[in-house]
Amino acid sequence: MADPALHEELERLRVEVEALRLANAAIQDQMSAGAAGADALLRAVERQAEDLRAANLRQSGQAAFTRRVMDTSGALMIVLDAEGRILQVNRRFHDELAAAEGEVAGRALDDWLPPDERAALERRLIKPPWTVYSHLFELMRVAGAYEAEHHLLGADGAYRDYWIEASPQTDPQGKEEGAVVCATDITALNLQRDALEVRERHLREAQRIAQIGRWELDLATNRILDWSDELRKTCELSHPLASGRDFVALAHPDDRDELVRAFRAAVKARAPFAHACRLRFGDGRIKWIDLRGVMHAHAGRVLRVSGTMQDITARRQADEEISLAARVFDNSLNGVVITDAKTRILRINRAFTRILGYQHEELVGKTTAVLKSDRHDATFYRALWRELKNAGEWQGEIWDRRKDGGVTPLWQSISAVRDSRGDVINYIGVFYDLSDQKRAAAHIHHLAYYDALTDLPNRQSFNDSCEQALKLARRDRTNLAVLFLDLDRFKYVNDTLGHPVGDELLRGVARRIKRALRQSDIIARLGGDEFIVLAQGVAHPDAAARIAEKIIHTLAKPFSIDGHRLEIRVSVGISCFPHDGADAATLIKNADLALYKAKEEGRDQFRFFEASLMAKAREKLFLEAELRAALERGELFLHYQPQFSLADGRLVGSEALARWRHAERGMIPPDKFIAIAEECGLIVPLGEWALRAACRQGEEWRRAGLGPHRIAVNMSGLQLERADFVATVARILAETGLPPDWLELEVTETYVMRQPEKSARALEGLRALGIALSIDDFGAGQSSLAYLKRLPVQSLKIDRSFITDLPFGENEAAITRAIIALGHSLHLKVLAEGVETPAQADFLRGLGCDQAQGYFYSRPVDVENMQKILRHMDAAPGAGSDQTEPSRGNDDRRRAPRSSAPC
Ligand SMILES: Nc1nc2c(ncn2[C@@H]2O[C@H](COP(=O)(O)O[C@H]3[C@@H](O)[C@H](n4cnc5c(=O)[nH]c(N)nc54)O[C@@H]3COP(=O)(O)O)[C@@H](O)[C@H]2O)c(=O)[nH]1
Repeated sequence: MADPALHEELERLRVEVEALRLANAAIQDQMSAGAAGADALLRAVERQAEDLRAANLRQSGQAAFTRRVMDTSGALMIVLDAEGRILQVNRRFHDELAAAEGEVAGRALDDWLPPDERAALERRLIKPPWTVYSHLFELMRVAGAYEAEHHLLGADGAYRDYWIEASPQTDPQGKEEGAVVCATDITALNLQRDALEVRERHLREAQRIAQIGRWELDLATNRILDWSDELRKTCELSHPLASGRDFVALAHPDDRDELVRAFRAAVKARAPFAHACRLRFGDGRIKWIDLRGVMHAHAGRVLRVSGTMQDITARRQADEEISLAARVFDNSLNGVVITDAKTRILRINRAFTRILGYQHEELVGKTTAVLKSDRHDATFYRALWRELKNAGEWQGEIWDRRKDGGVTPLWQSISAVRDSRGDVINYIGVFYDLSDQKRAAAHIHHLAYYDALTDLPNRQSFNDSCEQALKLARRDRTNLAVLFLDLDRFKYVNDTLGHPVGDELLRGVARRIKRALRQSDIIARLGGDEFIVLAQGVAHPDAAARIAEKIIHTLAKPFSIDGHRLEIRVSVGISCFPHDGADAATLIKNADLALYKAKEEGRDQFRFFEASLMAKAREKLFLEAELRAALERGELFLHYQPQFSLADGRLVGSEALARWRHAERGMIPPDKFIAIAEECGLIVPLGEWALRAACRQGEEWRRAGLGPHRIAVNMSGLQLERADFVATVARILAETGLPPDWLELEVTETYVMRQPEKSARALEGLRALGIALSIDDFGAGQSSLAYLKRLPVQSLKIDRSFITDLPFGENEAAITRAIIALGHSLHLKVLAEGVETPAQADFLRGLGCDQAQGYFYSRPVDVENMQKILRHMDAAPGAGSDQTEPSRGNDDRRRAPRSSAPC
């Protein structure tokens, strides 16, 4: 029974009614005992009636009181009769349940139960032999006291949850009278309970997912009071842990002290405990856990600590990965920018700031459009976005604007980042600065296309420009002129004053030519002392001639370099488009041929290309190819020109001179083929051939007893420059067996003075072999006396050009005299070449010249004739000995006729 006051009141009423019933029964007994007591009986009856009325009055007062008590109850109150029919209900019953006033009495409470519940009740009852009016009441009756949850149909037509308590009622004799039922609406409570259960379930689920477990530790005993399943899983244990010490043993040895220290500090401070440490398992695996705890204290003493433990290994790894990614992001040498789908900048890294100058705060929220430079048009950006949308990425060169307003070339890769639905959520741009590469490329381009010394375009660059200009000229039907320039005597400056002066002179020349020409003209340096000019819009060859004159004129003014006053001249060859060639190569080649002609004809002037130059060039090419073949075909042979002592007419030697008899063209003069051989380098094999042939011949004569006789062989500068030349000469001497003092090598004065150091070294080597050395064509070059003194030579050959005008040419006579005096002062023999007349011979003898060679004595002759001369001279009586004379092999010395008669 839910309401004890009501129960007590009902009990009291029942006792009162029972007392009345017993009094009534006593009256009945007295009445039946006799009439004697009728008055007494009547009075008694009246008294009883009076008592009964009073009792009824009290009872109806009590009933009203009971109703009031019932109505004040917060629960539904139902009074059932012995059949389970409703006798009385309180007001709340009408308020809450679907029941109109007056319709309730006599009904069973089952009427308000949902059908399924009613059926369930019915199933629970063992069918009694009597008619069951209310199954719910029957259950109450059977149970004695009944408590259960049921659903009752509410006034709003919906079932609500009720907690029903029923107490069966019996009269004092124990007869069943019915029951009093109290039903409390627990719908809200149930909802709260359900919500709580859901919350608990969620909490459990969350703990499972978050791998959080609960623990509790009793500090006094160090016993673990609570150790949840989740903890067992985290610690990979099959049983709960017993003590705090057991737990510490699970921690990584390196972390244990720190864990204990942190725990004790929290307990001491009665502060929440939070600590992360590692667990180490038997197989070496590590797990990171996060421990948290709260202190439970009593009377200022912490008794228990309860808390959680969470496996944070994954989070820790993720944190580490994130931190790694952040470090990579920040420390990347590449600039990185991350935007949202609308290209609004979310993040930039340090390299971005370094490359483009913007700070993070300056760009966040702005779109990447702020970085756009005017280097690209709309088409470029459209193509970029098209590719980014289609392929999800784009990469290429892009110029972005820096914070300082400048632009920077970048190599950029942009990728679209999509979410699980495939929508773009971010763009990531990664780039590096191309400025250095561009600078390097520009530098390399400059090196490849510009001359390092003068900074003028080089040959390659000139060719390209020339082709471009030709295209335009073809299209516009205009003329062009190519002017090929070569500085006269530049080599001399270089060799005598050194390369720094030569370099400065070239720079000065470049500046002057540039200044003399129009901006539209292209001037390039081809190398050495060669320059080339492309003049555009040259309507007439006269205009090209004026340009050439301008250049000649501007370079004619002396240069002042490093304290030297330098006067140089320039020769210019001109070719014109379209007349002299249709392409750059032809125009350049023809201008070169014209230059050659200008030089040939006296230098310091210009010449136009003529078709005949081409014929000459072809002839040169032909001869070059033929000469190469001639060496192999054996078309070359030697002639010998005798050399005599002027003092006594003795034959002292002969000069070996190369001759070429071409199978078709007959004899080709040495003047022609030696120059070609020098130009194309064939002079080296040709020279070696001549040396071998001369040595072989000399040895033959020596063996034949014709001599002593020194054979002079011409040596080209190119031969002398070869590192193996001395060894080659030594080998040839060894091969042929000719004694070295039978051989003389001639090198021109021009070469010796041009390459003083190189030639000195080579000449020393040759001299060391015991070979005689002479300087050919002396007087034509510009010898330095100081240098001449140091050369290991034994004789000078006066250039033929001075002898020709003797004895009457005053200058020539003076020079010849000076050369002879110079030679003698250096203890050198002096030989005059090109002696054609007896007057010349006599004059030279008068000057003290030692030896002579020339047509007056003999032209160069073939071997047979030379042998005849040798034999003839051998037979003739000799004159005095000559210190430069070759050894005989015995003491017998032959004398030549003293007279200067020609052979
Ligand atoms: N490096 C080599 N050079 C050689 C070789 N063979 C020849 N040469 C050089 O060729 C140039 C022309 O030579 P060549 O036509 O043989 O002329 C020589 C003589 O014939 C000529 N000469 C001699 N005497 C007279 C004369 O009285 N009058 C006159 N008009 N010419 C004369 O002089 C040339 C010899 O000159 P040089 O050598 O300077 O003594 C010539 O430069 C040869 O050197 C070779 O194998 N290698």
